[in-house]
Amino acid sequence: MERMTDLVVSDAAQVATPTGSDGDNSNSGLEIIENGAVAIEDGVVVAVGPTADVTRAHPPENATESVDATGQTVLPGFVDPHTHAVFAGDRVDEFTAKLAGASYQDILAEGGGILRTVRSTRDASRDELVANLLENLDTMLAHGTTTVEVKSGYGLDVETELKLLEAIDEAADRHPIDVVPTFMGAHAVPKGADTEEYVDRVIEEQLPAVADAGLAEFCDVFCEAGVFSVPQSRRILAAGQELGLTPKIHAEEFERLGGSQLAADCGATSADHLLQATDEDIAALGEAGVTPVLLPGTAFSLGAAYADAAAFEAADVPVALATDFNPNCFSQSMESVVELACNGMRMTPAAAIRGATATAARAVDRTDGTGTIREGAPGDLAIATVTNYQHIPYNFGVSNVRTVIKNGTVVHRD
Ligand SMILES: N=CN[C@@H](CCC(=O)O)C(=O)O
Ligand SMILES: [Zn+2]
Repeated sequence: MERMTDLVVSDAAQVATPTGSDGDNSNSGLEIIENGAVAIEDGVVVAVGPTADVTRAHPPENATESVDATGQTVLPGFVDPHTHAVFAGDRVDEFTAKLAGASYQDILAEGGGILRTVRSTRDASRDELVANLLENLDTMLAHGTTTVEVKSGYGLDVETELKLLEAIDEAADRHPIDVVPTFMGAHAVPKGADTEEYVDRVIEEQLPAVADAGLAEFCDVFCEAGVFSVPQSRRILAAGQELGLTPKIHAEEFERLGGSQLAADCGATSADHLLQATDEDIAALGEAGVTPVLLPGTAFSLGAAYADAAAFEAADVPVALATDFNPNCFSQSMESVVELACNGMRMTPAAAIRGATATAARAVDRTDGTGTIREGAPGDLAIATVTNYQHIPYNFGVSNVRTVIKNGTVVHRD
């Protein structure tokens, strides 16, 4: 019997979706359906397959809305599992200084970098932060992102960390993108503070206030030489866990400190950056089921060597990809990340798209099919004006996504 469908996308040159079931950690690629279609009801995918089959059960003319995707490729909406997208101020001059030879750590040690964004963020009103974040979410959506993780961490005191998490909460309510909130009071040591004393403040003041407000799902730490040591990071993540916040960690970015092993020990959902990760680190993450998140935009912006994606592939540990959008890595686009993953880290287009969708969903504990197009998954789609998914990284530097669907509703159209 014909049913009334909310949305039918039909006649796509390709529907490309990661294979595998919930929790599947396999390194397999994408399933490609030529001349494909997707039907969505009540926000959820109810059919995916060849257009002839899907439209027989779900005729587009009977649907509330239909999208003719002739000549286009349908992907799951991108999942961006690592951003610092809520802040105030501008650091474009640091971009130019870095091109002239200044290092990220030198700028931070002189009170710039994160600490400079902390000053402007403390001065900003909550409304200003909400407006900034909504603008960034709009740009992400236009490039196909339908789920994003956003960290606090430019407050470094109770009042401002709560202001940031409230801003994330309000922006999430007002925007179609699903926003996953992370508390990151341990993003830097405030100027003039003693690190151990600051760790105590994160644990005794910030974490209880954040948990009380119920505004964060994850707790993240910048485990790095000159920032938070492994024992300090361990204390913070354990305290967060006690309060119901799941650990994430910035690990092995500039120096190999042991953040990967810590992530494995504490059952973190993800370990991110990993530019200096060794085979031992990769094995520890794989064995513990921690999802590695690679951030090629950060290496690109820093002029640093990329993470060794081939070593993760060789160890059969699938990687997620993220923008790391922040004032030091200023791109909101997961399309760009897929391009950099291929052209910079030499990942295949299939592995990069899987990393930006299904594996990225694992990096934020989304196990409801987010990042895939299959029956029962959220109806989140990014439709690109290319006839083959491989054209997305091949045709780098341009935006290929034209239509974005969130929970079965068209929320962006170019
Ligand atoms: N490394 C720490 N945090 C960010 C940078 C934040 C900033 O520079 O403002 C990152 O993940 O790259
Ligand atoms: Zn980060």
